[in-house]
Amino acid sequence: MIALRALTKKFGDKVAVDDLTVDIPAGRVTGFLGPNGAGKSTTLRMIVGLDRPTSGTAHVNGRPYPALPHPLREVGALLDAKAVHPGRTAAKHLLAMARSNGIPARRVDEVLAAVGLTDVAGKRVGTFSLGMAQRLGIAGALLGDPPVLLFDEPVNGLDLDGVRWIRGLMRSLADEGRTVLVSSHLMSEMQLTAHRLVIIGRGRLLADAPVAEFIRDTTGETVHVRLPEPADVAELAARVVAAGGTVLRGGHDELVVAGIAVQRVGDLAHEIGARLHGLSATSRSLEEAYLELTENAVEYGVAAR
Ligand SMILES: Nc1ncnc2c1ncn2[C@@H]1O[C@H](COP(=O)(O)OP(=O)(O)OP(=O)(O)O)[C@@H](O)[C@H]1O
Repeated sequence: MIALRALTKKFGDKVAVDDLTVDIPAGRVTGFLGPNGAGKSTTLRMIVGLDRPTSGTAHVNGRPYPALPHPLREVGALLDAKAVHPGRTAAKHLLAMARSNGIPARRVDEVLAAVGLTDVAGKRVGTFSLGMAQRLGIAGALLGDPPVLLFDEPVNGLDLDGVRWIRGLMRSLADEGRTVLVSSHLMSEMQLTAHRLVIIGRGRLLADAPVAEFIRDTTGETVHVRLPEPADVAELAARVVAAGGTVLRGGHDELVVAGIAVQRVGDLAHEIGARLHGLSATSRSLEEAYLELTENAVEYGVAAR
């Protein structure tokens, strides 16, 4: 399990991670989502001791990373797949990692097989495609058989087979009871891979929920009603709430509601004798809900118009 408490990282005036408090549980794949520049990589780097928090703590199994006696046996991480000596072979690279952490050499062959790189074990890493480098990075993360695994954008550069393989691997690692934290900026990918979502924007926590709960609470049909009489807007809003719906937005001459069918809203309007100038239903996809949640937090987003 990973525990972040008021975790904060500043680079000069720039607040990259802002007072982040969240628990990443064992036995689950947690999708760590956020737009570019949200602070995902910085958070992962603090968890594995590559960046020092400005304040707050990041604990792995109850201890900060620098206090772990055999770090690779406790946390495996794929952070930057290309951060490998290009002149070394895949096997030599893993062997060096194993030696420095007291891990038996036979683990090298095991993890190479697990990621499908046995045939290229003797090839120089500099000749690897991005997809092969990702697999090698994953082999490195698995080397110490750790209970906690971090993956920063692991599907980068992988073809569809590779992406499917990653999804299966993440799930099976979590099924074995491990803590699996996977970062991505794609909701569509996390919807397929993760059990839980932690969403950040501009370094701040925006959502922390099981995927199914997030979908239930943020997607579905919304009903837009236009009424010329403000008194009718208020009356209809009260009727909608009484009927179990939720008022998302109320204005002078419009109402946006959720959790209630469009036909029912029409009937309620009829019951109070309201004149309608418009009644329509739209459904919001998970991707739209995610974009809406993070739109105010996009750092390099293109301004609309
Ligand atoms: N070493 C650094 N020095 C200065 N600013 C940094 C440094 N590392 C990250 N930042 C800034 O901190 C913010 C968060 O960056 P980070 O890489 O953690 O975001 P991210 O969510 O991983 O984004 P991406 O999806 O683009 O990788 C960004 O504004 C980035 O420019």
